[in-house]
Amino acid sequence: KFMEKAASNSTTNEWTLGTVRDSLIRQEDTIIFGLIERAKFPMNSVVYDQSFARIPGFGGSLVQYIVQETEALHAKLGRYESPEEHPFSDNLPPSLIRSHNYSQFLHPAANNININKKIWDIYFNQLLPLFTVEGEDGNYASTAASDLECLQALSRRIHYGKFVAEVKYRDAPKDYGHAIQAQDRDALMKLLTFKSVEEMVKKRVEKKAMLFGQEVSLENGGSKGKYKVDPSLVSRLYGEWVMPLTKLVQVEYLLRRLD
Ligand SMILES: C=C(O[C@@H]1C=C(C(=O)O)C=C[C@H]1O)C(=O)O
Repeated sequence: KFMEKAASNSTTNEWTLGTVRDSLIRQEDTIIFGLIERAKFPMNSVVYDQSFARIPGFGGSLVQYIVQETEALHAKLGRYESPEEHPFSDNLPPSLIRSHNYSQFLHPAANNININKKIWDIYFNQLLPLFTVEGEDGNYASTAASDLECLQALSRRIHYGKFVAEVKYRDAPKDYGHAIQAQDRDALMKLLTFKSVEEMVKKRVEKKAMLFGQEVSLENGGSKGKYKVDPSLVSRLYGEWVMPLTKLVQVEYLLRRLD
């Protein structure tokens, strides 16, 4: 029994609910800064228009093009070999560099979970119209690059649910085991949900959006309640999309945890 415990500890020592939550907290900064950067530009809707792009040999929009090409470049440097990274594109080139020896913390079924199609649809159809103003300023490439930054940050955060789920499973394998064997989504959702943590997350991201998005001035007074992104919108983003999708990843992972 003791040996078993020691052996499992030696592979899990860097992963606890505390360290995993710390990472999620740090990733909030990345997401909020990403949104602030995107909000500098108006909607620039031609970036999403397939008929506008007309790139020779490529049928998609400007944003699809920048995502495809950037992910291909990053794939060559092994980006998607990290268990924390998930591409939006299919058919990426293989890595050209020596593989890092990533710790085998997750169950191998994690490799089959990628909800980026869903994240893509939500980002462009629901979030972008909330965070940007109507209009065109011609900064199409910067706009598309900025969308990619936001998508990557959201995707990483949401798929981090795999790590959250693994930690929670290891903390209570019996409770989760029953629900997994029954393939009971609702029971899993109940087990992994912490309402009080979710309330804290929503309040914290709202406060961060106020701090990061304020006008900084050397005169007294500083920010007069004008923020670069609406803090209540950031809170809503988390409550309606980011946390539910993170929980979806957790459920999807747990359902396969005993395969
Ligand atoms: C990520 C966790 O699991 C759930 C999802 C949360 C989130 O996405 O922030 C917060 C609390 C939990 O309901 C967690 O427990 O930290």
